[in-house]
Amino acid sequence: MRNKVIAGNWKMNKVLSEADQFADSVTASLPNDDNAEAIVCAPFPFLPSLVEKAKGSDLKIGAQNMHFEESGAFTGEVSPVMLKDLGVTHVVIGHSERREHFAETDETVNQKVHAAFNHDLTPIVCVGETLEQREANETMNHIENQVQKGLQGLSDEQVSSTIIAYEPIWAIGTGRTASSEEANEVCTQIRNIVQDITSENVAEKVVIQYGGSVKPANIDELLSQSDIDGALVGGASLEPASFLQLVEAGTK
Ligand SMILES: O=C[C@H](O)COP(=O)(O)O
Repeated sequence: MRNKVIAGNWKMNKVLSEADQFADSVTASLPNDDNAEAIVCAPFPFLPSLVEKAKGSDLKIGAQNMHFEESGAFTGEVSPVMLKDLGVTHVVIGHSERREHFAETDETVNQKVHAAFNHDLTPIVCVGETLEQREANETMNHIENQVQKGLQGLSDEQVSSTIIAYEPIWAIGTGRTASSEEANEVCTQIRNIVQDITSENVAEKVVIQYGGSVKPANIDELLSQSDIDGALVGGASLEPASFLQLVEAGTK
């Protein structure tokens, strides 16, 4: 059975003192359950402090992006070497907001995924369709393209350790969640694509999250679906009580 993986994506929110308070509160109350994993993906300035505060607890700390090069003349960027050195374990790659506002492509996503594995970081690779694509019945083709290109050139072992987050863009921050059946249909398709490019064994292992207006009120139904193994959560991951309820749902 696959673990349930609940990852908070704080996006560009909080200041350091608020991040620290969150960590103090959450690390003290996380459910002690090996089947549910809790990750917080925070802005870069908070990472050293969060890693320190999470030590000795089950909370893992992730970044929301990184460059694919190890170092060099890339003003304003952060490298996988820097993240690994801090003790970060996960990194979100190819979030739709980065694809939209920062010109990320399937090619740069693929470079970043390789860089993550080269530095022993677990990538959370985001895929998802726009409303226009869904209405034009292009969802499955689009997702297939993103998954194939994003995972290109990885070994089977690397694919099985990748976390794939299906986030329909029209459901992000809108309060409009995909129905659990709609979400599961695409997650099943993602697992089938993984099977096509690797093997049934790898497809059975890969963790597929749903993201888009997930909250305590709807997570149980989403996690009860056959191919949804967790959630990538924005707004509802910002408050300790809400984040803890989401992680608790992963233990059921
Ligand atoms: O990465 C998280 C997603 O963009 C979902 O954000 P949201 O939960 O605020 O809709």
